[in-house]
Formats: sequence, structure tokens, C-alpha cells
Amino acid sequence: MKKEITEANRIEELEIQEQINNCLDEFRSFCFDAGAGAGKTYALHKSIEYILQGKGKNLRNRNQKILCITYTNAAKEELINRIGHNSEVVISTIHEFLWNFISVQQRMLVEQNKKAIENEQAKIKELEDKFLKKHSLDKNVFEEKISNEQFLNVFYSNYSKKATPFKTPVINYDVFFDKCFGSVDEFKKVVRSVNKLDSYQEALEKHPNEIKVEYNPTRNRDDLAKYIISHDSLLEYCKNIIEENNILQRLLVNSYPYIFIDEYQDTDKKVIDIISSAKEYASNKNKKFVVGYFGDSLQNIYENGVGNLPKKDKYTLIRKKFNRRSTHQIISVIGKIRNDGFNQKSIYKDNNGDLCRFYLSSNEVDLEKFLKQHRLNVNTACLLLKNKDICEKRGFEKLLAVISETPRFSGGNRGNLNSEFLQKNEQYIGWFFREILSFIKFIIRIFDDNSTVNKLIDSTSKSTSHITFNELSRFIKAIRHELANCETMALGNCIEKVNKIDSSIIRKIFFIDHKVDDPMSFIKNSAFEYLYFQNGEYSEFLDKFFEIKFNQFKNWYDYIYDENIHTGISYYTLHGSKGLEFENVVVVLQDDFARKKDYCRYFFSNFNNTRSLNNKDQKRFNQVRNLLYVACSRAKEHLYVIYETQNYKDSNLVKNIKDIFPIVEDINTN
Ligand SMILES: Nc1ncnc2c1ncn2[C@@H]1O[C@H](COP(=O)(O)OP(=O)(O)OP(=O)(O)O)[C@@H](O)[C@H]1O
Repeated sequence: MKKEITEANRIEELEIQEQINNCLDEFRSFCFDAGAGAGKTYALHKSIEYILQGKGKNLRNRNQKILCITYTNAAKEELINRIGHNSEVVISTIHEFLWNFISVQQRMLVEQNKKAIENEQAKIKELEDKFLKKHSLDKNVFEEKISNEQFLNVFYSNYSKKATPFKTPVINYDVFFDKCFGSVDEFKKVVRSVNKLDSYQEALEKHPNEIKVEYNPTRNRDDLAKYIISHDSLLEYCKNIIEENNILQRLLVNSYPYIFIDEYQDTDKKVIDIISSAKEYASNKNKKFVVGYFGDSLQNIYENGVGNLPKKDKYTLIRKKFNRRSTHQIISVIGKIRNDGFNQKSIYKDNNGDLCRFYLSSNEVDLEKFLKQHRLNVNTACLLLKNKDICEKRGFEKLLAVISETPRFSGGNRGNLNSEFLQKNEQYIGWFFREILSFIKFIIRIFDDNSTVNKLIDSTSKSTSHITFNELSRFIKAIRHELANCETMALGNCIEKVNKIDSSIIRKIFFIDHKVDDPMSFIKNSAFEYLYFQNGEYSEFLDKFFEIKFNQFKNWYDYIYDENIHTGISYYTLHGSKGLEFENVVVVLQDDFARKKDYCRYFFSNFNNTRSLNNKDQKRFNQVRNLLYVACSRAKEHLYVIYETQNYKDSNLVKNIKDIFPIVEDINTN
């Protein structure tokens, strides 16, 4: 049934877009704040269309463009699909845009990188001095011992072991090291860092003609000595360079008089600073320039995002109270979770649905049974807190189990699982994992009869103009034959087979240059470097990784790229559901999450008590609230929340939950 919008709401919605259009006409920067499901993407799209209609010709004549920054590549593609390719519009993720903009400014980039190296040197020296003093060691003796090649072999081949099994072979190798152990982690850090000092010094002494800063979008960390930078440093360098440089501010303002930033709440503060410096320049010089931020501060779920827009009072604030996605009942529940008086309402007059249901259970709920009982079998998302549960449901639990044992994803680095392994924003996925994903993508395309030739050639080193029909068809046939059972083959085996058929593909996917004889060893060393943070040739673990079946990697690929998104039942983490929408949503909550034993309980227990929370506690409360808000607001028709907690009898807790959800059921069988 077609839902109906009242005339008053229709007019109000048009007026909101008109407020945005006025800002664009008058070059008044604005912040468009709207709740979940309000249609922010739609408004962004309309704003771009509006400028193109009225000012498109002017822009073309002046060689100017509209710049639109999206949070993910998926959001970028979505917007490009809606608007179509248009030479007056640049739609880009922030890193892609900034690198295009700044990469020609090599002199300033090199200067920034040198400063970063000097900072690192100073930090390492301080760390070393403290360590030497604490253990009464002589600097020269210590440095000579730890730079010895044999020592480094012992050090790295035992690196991932626990304290005692690590210490024993090191001390057996040279009893000198007996004096160095207070904390094993500290020792490891000092050895690793001090051994970098020489390469830092060499990098500083290089002739300027020999140096070029490169941005590697697949890496999550810098290699400062090689002048290779990753995401964070790109933002940092750009901020420093643009803030200090009027000419670049002018270039930005003159080239892009209209800048839109989508999902401002999860945008890095450095990006806002860069745009603000351009805005200030334009205002001082009376230049026509407008920036529009689109977002919702309560949907801030990533730590590096600003949350609230800094200096919001300097922008025209435009708000949209309507929700175009969900039923009245769901809007009421998500409004209570927000609890900030935002008061969102449905744009439709007749958008009634079922009441949202909340289930309390002391045990783990059998989700399959639950879905069957509620006849949830199409367009249904199950949102789970724990990575382990998601990986199990999506069929890549073995992959998770193996990588969880590596230094990159264990102990204090467990958080990397969310940012580098399960992150749907592919630019943040760990660099080695991105290479693996490219390999999986290549195999999937080879077996897909609907793949275009262009897509296939994309992964090979041959160019479309040189490859012959015969060559291409022989090549596809060979891979299809050799990898016919790839689903059950080990990843390492699949890579080796493709390498035998045509090693240029493997070299291209894994960035291996022609000087390397054995691509497979190179890939194994890359895995070691990535997962163990080390250069070396330790392979015991690597065998385990490369023995994992291809199918596990394919399931992981499907999860990252959201294949088959709306058919049947799909599983996501609560974080991963951002930006999506489904007819039915089942959210499963637990207390043991994010190194807390009361992760969700903290939110529900304090729901009516937030005034007494100090700043730190308020921040903790808000983190859970935002995540719950994002997850529950994905539902269009039906929302079910299951809370697995031992505290299901706590009357204050239950009372607070009842303040949010109209139906709260205890589904304990005992
Ligand atoms: N003006 C409009 N006309 C028709 N449908 C719309 C309009 N605006 C939004 N919608 C639809 O409403 C739903 C929500 O819109 P959208 O996803 O753009 O909201 P959002 O504000 O970006 O949501 P969220 O922040 O929760 O991800 C989508 O299904 C979208 O297609």
C-alpha cells in the first residue's frame, strides 16, 4: 500500500530543502542535522542538482567544481549512481580527494615527513634513555648487542611467544639480556624502536632530489623512513600544510566553491580544520564559498569522528524532524533511545505498524528458532555485538580464530579486528587484507559469466589493447579448470595455482616487483610483516593462515562487500549496519563486550540517571546509546531486541527498559 504524506508535511519538507538552497545561493555555510532515516542522502543529492541547474554553466566556464566528500566508497558509488558522471561534480572519499589535491606539493610534504621523523627520533631516544637508566645499561654495548643479526633472528623467531618462552631463548643466546627484563613488552618495544634509528637518520640525510612522499592507501601505518605515509599522516600533513598556506587555501576555495561533507559526525577533526581554514580564507577575502555539513551527532559511532560539529554556532543550522524510513512505533522507540528531545516524527500520516518488542533472557537465545517463530525469513537483518558471532554466522570463523592469535589482533590490539578486518569502509581495511580481498575478487570474477572483460583485465598486468581473444579465453579456461574446486582448497594452494598459470596477475595483486623470484614467499613475508608487525621469515603461523579454505575468505569478502544484501536473512555487527535499512531488524545485546562486563547494562541502568554522570561516564553512556540508536533505526517495519543478561530480574533495569520499549518479555524458561 502506498503511504500517504500530508500536504502540510510535504510543504514543510520542501521548505527545508529551500532553506538549504538559500544557503547555497547566498554562500552561507550550514549544518544539516537530521535524525536516522530522514533522507540526508536525498537532500545532498537534491542540493547538488540545484547548483547544477542554476550555476552549472558558470562553474564550467570558471573551471570550478562542486566537491562532495562521502564517508565510504559504497556511499560514493551510491551518489554517483544517483547523479550520474558529471564533470562539474567531484564525489570522493576524503583520503582520495586530499591526496589528489596535495600530492603535487612535494616540497611541503617532504618537510612534514622530516618533521615526523625528527619527532619519532626524539621519542625513541627518550624511551631508550629511560630504559637504560632503569636497567643500568651502557648505551653503546646495548645498541651493539641488539643490532646483531643473530640476535635479531632469535628475537623475531620468538617474538609472538608469551613472556617466559620468549625470554628463555633470548637469555640463552646471550646472558647479557638477563639484565634487560623488567617487562617483556617494554624490552620488545625498545629493541624494535632503537633499531629503527639508523634508517631514520639515513632518511633525513637523503638528497632532496632522491625523495618523494607517497601515500599508500592500502596501509594503515607509515613507513616514515621510506617516505610512505598512511591515512592518519595524510590528514595530519594536509592539515599542517593547508592551515599554514594561504595559496593552498585560495586554490581550494577557487576550485571548489561548494563543498559538502556527508556524515560529519564520523569525520576526523583534522578534516573539519582543513575546511575551516578555507572557509576563513574565503570570508577574509570576500570570496564566494559555502560548506554544507550533513549528519546526525547521535549517530557518531567511530572514535576518530568529531561527534558534534565544532563551532556549530558559526553555521546556519537546518533541522529535519521527519523520518521517511520507519513506522510510528519504531520512530517512538528510537526517539526514546536518543532521549534528547529531538522529537522525530514520521512524514507519513498512516505509517502504523506493530509494537516493538524487547526480550530478556539469561541464556543465549537460539536465534534460528527465534527467526522461525517470528516468521522472519526475508529482508531481515540480525545485528550482533560480537565479532565472533558474526564470523560464525557468516561462515568465516576459522579465519577469525587464526588471525586472533596474531599480535596484530590479540591483547591490546583486539580493537583492530573492527577497524582492519570487519570494517566495511574498505579504505581502512588492513593493507595485507586488502591484497587478499583483491585476490578473492579476481577469482570470483573469473567464475562469474557476467563479468566484463574490463573487470578481468583490471586484475592482470596486460592492457586491453594488447591481450588477444585467444589469450584471454585460454587464461580463463585454465584458471577455471585448476581452481574448479577452489571453495574447498586452501588459500595458499589457490594462490600457487594462479601463480603457475600466470604469475603477472599475482605480482600485480600483491604488488610484487619483477626482481622478486618467488612470489609465494614474498606473500608469506608480507603476511608476517602485517600480522606480526615484523620483517622476517617466520612461517609456523603462516602455514595455518594459508591453509584456511578459500571458502572462508570468500564468505569474509561477501560480508565486507555486502553481496546479497537484501535477500533472506543477513548478519551484521551493530557498527556494520550503519547507513543500511531492512524491513525487519533483530538486535541481540549482551553485557560482555568491548572489555566491559556491563556494556549494555550500563546504558539501561543509567537511562533515567544521566544527570548524575560525570564527563567520562557520560561519554561511556553515549557510546552505547549511539550504537543502539544506529542499530534500532535500521528497521522499517519490525524491530525486535533481545537482551541476554544475568540481570534480567533487576527491577530498576527492567523499569528503565520499559520506559523505552512498549513490550518487554522475559523469555527465560526457568
Ligand atoms: N524525498 C524523498 N522521497 C522519497 N523517498 C525518500 C526521500 N528522502 C528519503 N527517502 C527514503 O527514505 C529512506 C531513508 O533515507 P536515507 O537513507 O537517505 O536517510 P538518512 O537520513 O541518510 O538515514 P541514516 O542516517 O539513518 O542512515 C530511504 O529509503 C530513502 O530512499
